[in-house]
Amino acid sequence: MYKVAVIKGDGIGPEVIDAAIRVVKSVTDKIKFYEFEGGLSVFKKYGVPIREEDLEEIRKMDAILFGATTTPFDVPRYKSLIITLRKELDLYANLRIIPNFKLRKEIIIVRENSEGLYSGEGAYDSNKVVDFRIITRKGAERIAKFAVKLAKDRSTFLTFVHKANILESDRFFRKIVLDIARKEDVKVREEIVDSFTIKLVKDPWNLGIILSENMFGDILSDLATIHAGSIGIVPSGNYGEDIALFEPIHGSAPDIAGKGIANPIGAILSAAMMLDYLGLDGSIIWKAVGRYVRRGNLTPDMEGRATTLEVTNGIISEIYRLDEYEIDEVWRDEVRLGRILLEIS
Ligand SMILES: O=C(O)CC[C@H](C(=O)O)[C@@H](O)C(=O)O
Ligand SMILES: [Mn+2]
Repeated sequence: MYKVAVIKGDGIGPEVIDAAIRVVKSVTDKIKFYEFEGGLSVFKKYGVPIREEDLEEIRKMDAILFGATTTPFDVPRYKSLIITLRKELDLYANLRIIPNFKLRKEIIIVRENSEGLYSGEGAYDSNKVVDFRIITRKGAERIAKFAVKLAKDRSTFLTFVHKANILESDRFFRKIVLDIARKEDVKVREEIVDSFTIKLVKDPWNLGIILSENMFGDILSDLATIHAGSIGIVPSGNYGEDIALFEPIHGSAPDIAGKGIANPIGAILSAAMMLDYLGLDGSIIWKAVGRYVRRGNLTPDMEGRATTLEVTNGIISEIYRLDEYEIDEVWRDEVRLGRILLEIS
């Protein structure tokens, strides 16, 4: 039995995680879920986004399923819950898969998840505030190895996106990435981040594995979602040495919370990535989602009129119908990616 910590969060987080858990339970009974509270409501009670005793319990779990939490700009000392979890659990690799189920293609972004401009270190006085953009040798080496392994397993290349023409930290990062890729005989295409945004918009389907620093990866992964039909269907895995956290890359969307129209697919596919990580088979869910997206009624963010419940039920029906399909109808990358993510874990 696998133990999975569930942090639903706020906004649409609880709605999409409930949907994801229903889908997981339709494909396996090998997971037991343990719910934990986190975010602003916990901060208001205890002065921290998540209690230390809960973090201790979470560290003993096999994986984490995370919904979404709202991070206000103006609450003194409040720190984002997801950033806190990434730091506390050292989840250094953020793998984001931007799928287009109609084209049967995907954009894969590896975002360094522990440092860069998200280092949280800096300096300030009443007239000047500095956020340090930190690249360490350890941080650069481990994310480069993660991305190079993914590229090698998929027989593809790396697109390393940086600003080394200006930033010393990216000059340092670049040398380490090129060195590790060379040792593994993986080709690297270099892109400077500003001009790369044009290519990501205009010609996104032959970019191999995209690797970038934390902040650049955050921005590029949202930009890439224009090719998925909605940010609402994009999953992610935050991998550390000891545990991994799976979450949709969308936010808490307070404007639609409680209306029953949130897109559950990002959370459902994040749960599929979690199954692969645990050594179960997430590809069943990828296949069912692909079939549903190609023919089903979708939520308003994808120009449909369906509710969260209708999309979830539709995907579960596709899962139960799956034995009608041969494996060769499956979008090849879905299956291989499932196995590869398994190897990463
Ligand atoms: O608002 C937050 O609490 C975190 C946002 C978070 C980020 O990495 O900046 C989100 O945008 C993401 O891409 O995971
Ligand atoms: Mn983001």
